[in-house]
Amino acid sequence: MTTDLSQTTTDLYERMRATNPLVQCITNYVAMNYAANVLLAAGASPAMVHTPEESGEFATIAGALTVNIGTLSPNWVEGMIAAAKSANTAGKPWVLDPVAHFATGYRQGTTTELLKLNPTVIRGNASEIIALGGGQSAGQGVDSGDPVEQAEDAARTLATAQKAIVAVTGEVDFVTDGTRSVRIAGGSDLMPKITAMGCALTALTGAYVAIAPDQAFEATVAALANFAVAGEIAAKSANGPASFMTAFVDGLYTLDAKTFNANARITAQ
Ligand SMILES: Nc1ncnc2c1ncn2[C@@H]1O[C@H](COP(=O)(O)OP(=O)(O)OP(=O)(O)O)[C@@H](O)[C@H]1O
Ligand SMILES: Cc1ncsc1CCO
Ligand SMILES: [Mg+2]
Repeated sequence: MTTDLSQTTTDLYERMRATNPLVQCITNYVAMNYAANVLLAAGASPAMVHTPEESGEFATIAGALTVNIGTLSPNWVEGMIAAAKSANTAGKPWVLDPVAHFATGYRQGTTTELLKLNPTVIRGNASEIIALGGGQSAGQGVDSGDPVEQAEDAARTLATAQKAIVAVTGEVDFVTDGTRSVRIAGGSDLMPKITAMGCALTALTGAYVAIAPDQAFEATVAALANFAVAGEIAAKSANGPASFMTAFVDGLYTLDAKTFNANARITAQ
């Protein structure tokens, strides 16, 4: 990677930990607990606030909002839309995780409405990003059925059309703003064996854009690199998915800037 991007992501990593950003996470029932623990260990402050009676109000207080459509219901959708509108009005960045948006009409319709509210970052697995770009994906549910490389063109197209940062995650992650692109290697093949790992990453991306709203591309890269480095460390002591879950939270907690910088594998495309 370029020295500039290496230094910038390390600076963002340090700043995120030092700042303890408040992140409003509207996520799914599966992810809620793990995502909150991931954010705390990484150095952010999560708040799971979704009901429309308060989601818009809270979005004005939080540093950033994240919206994940994993387990939808009408009240939650209303809360998501109110929060995203309010984040926009307050000038706060927000991150969209379009979990299995292609699977049902309800998910598709909700995703279309959320995309109209201009997310700052869209983070999904390869199947989700291919389908958002109008392509035919092999995904059926929440797990990806496609390699990241196959989603790169769709990611660029989507980033340009939405004027957003698009992050595609998998074995080697890909981030683009439509013009600039980077790949981030690392992590572990145990990561897709743990549910809600991607949802937790979306929440952490919120923490990074909260502290650097004007550098959403670099902030997204830093969030993904944070996961990749902590994941690689956790894999060394894990015996399988269950022990990886705890080792990963510990890995995020014990990581320092020097180790982050030495182990982040970011390559400009
Ligand atoms: N084979 C792999 N090797 C290394 N890291 C991986 C691998 N697959 C996924 N990851 C990492 O796991 C994290 C979650 O990405 P993934 O693409 O699995 O999300 P997801 O499919 O949206 O997950 P979920 O919907 O279960 O929350 C990312 O940090 C990604 O880099
Ligand atoms: C398993 C699952 N089902 C709906 S959301 C979710 C978490 C991973 O996306
Ligand atoms: Mg997902």
